[in-house]
Amino acid sequence: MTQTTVQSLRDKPAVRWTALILVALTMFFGYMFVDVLSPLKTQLEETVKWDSTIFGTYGSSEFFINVFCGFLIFAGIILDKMGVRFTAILSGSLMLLGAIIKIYALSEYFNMGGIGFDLLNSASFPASAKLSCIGFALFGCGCEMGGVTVSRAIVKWFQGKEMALAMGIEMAIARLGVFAVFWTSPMISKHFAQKGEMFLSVQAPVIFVGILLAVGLILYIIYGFMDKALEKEQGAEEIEEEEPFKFSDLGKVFGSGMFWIVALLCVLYYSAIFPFQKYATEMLSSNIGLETETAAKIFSMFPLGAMFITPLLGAFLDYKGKGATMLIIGAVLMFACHATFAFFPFNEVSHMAAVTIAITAIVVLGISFSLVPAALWPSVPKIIDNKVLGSAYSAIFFIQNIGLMSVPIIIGRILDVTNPNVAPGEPKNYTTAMIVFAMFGVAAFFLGFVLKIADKKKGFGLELPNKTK
Ligand SMILES: NCCCC[C@H](NC(=O)[C@@H](N)CCCCN)C(=O)O
Repeated sequence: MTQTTVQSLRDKPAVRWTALILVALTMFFGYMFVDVLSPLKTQLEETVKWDSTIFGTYGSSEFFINVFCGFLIFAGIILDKMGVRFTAILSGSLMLLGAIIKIYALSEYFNMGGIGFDLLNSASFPASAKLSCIGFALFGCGCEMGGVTVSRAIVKWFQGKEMALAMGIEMAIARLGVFAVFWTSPMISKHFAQKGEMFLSVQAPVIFVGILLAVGLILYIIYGFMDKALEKEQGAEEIEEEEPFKFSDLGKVFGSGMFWIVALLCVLYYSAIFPFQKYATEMLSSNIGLETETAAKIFSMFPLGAMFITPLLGAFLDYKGKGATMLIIGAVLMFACHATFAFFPFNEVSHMAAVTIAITAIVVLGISFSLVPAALWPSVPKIIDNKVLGSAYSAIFFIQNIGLMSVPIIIGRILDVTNPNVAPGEPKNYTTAMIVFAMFGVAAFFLGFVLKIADKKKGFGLELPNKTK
């Protein structure tokens, strides 16, 4: 008698990769939205009077609710209790709501005294910035919740298969979003600035990405149907979540020493990446004397490089391992890039040499930004029980968000203090700010070592391949 084995949806490559593409595209749009105003820092200074401190506060506001209200911890609990489907749609809706508020905050109507303007306006902090912060904070709840949910979804579809490759591709698609926005945002802005539409020059790029976020929500809803089908199948097979989530499970996450090492490494490393992204365009224009559009294009090589290399390193990790070593090398490269921008005398070499060195440093940062994320996120299921994985990812994001929230404010303040007499739109001295970013690399390097030693002692297999079949 012949026995037929029924293939699970997870076992069908076309199905699991389609699921990945659906969730990753929404993150692509999300990452575009995160940095939609980053290449426009100088225009914001001129149009809506946001100085560096205001811009820094705006950059931090993405994480306000996640940190101050502990939203990310709730996000993890919601994910573990309600499942991927519900949480994905909730996160997509929050991102869209936040985007709509930010679009309104930058509109000419609002800035000319529209509804809510008088309530929010003050001399030290313009209403446009306050309302943008509110919108960005709501968006940030959705985006971070989405990030955790997507990680959980990938584990659900890919554990024991090409998990690191899948996570690598998901992050690569997100990086493509950052690359895309560093090109499209200045282009759209310039189009309206040339027509003399000053408010639209900062609002139109946000409207464009806001529309993409609406498409992202639809993709999450479509993913929901696939998730339901998988769960129905798992109902019979009981592949995961044998017991329901309990609050006491959170203790397992926070009680793990390995969790703390990974979480601290994560906050240190990412604090020198995402906040830097917000200032990189202006730093490049200031250090090298470039126009905003050219500086943004040079910086776009950073996510582009990361986009190509992250999946390759993910695949390397699946088949060869060496996760902890990758984290250490990534921290060293990050330090090298930031130290170059802090100490290299760009004004003493030819323009060509300055541009070449800047591009090289940005490419090095791109390689670093491939090594660390490719190794970090797939390491989490190796050190944390599957049942509390949603909470573990959220807890790591929560700790990381504290850094992502504080660092842009600190950098903005440093820039205003170290550039007291610099007029809006004029080049700034970025030395101190870049030294701060470089120091995060040093600290991440040491933690990488601690992680490698701890793994060697306790045998979590961080240096081992992921692929089991
Ligand atoms: N499924 C994605 C794993 C995490 C990717 C990681 N993102 C983060 O760490 C976010 N918490 C921070 C994103 C900041 C912008 N909103 C990444 O490498 O992108």
